[in-house]
Amino acid sequence: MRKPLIIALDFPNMEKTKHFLDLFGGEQLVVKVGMELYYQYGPGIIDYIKEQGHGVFLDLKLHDIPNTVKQAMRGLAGLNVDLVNVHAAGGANMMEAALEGLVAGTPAGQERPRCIAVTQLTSTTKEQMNEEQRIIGSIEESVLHYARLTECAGLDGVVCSTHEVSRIHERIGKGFLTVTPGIRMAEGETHDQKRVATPEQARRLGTDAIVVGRSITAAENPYQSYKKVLEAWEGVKI
Ligand SMILES: O=C(O)c1cc(=O)[nH]c(=O)n1[C@@H]1O[C@H](COP(=O)(O)O)[C@@H](O)[C@H]1O
Repeated sequence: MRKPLIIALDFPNMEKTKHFLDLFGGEQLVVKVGMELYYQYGPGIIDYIKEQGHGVFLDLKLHDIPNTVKQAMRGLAGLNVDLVNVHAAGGANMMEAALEGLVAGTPAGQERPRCIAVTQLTSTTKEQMNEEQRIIGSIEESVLHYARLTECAGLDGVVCSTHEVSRIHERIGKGFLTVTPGIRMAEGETHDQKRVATPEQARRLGTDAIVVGRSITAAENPYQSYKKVLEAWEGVKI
């Protein structure tokens, strides 16, 4: 089975989103809808994308008390998305509640959306984590700790950087999903991302899915850039 390349649709409005998706003709994609679009357009944006046959990762990074997250997930489960997420820092009880909400809200006959937890954002450095969050140790230790907590809570995997993937697979197992943003081409600008990797590195290190935004969406020719990233990710000429 092909490992997904998830395109982050971080656009300011519907018009720009539609224009971008039109560049791909009938090609089936997996896309990520985040706060920027969802907070403006709500479930309508999901319906629009699903109608075109694309897979959807709804990235709202829930982080609240368990009951609130449970009820929110109950609602999101009815949107027919493939993947949702929470912040692992919300704790094991919150993550268990997220899963309960998803199970309760998934319509009969439909598959429950997968649920993953954000560990340490790929924009975070060790210094920030140590000084601002007051978490001691290395980023890898913190990510691994959150990954174990996530697995114990019964979730399907984590969001982390490519550099933490092999330790997670080694300690928790290959069936536990690792989804990695912070993907850049070797010559690409890193913007606000700190723990970056190329698609080739992600492939070699065994990442299950990569999330790519600006390397594709902000490119002069997004379709061409998509193909370039896809070739590097899959390791084959397309
Ligand atoms: O949960 C995420 O998707 C996420 C987690 C994380 O640690 N880092 C991260 O960059 N993301 C998302 O992945 C996307 C990365 O976008 P680019 O940096 O433009 O490739 C953005 O939509 C972020 O919101």
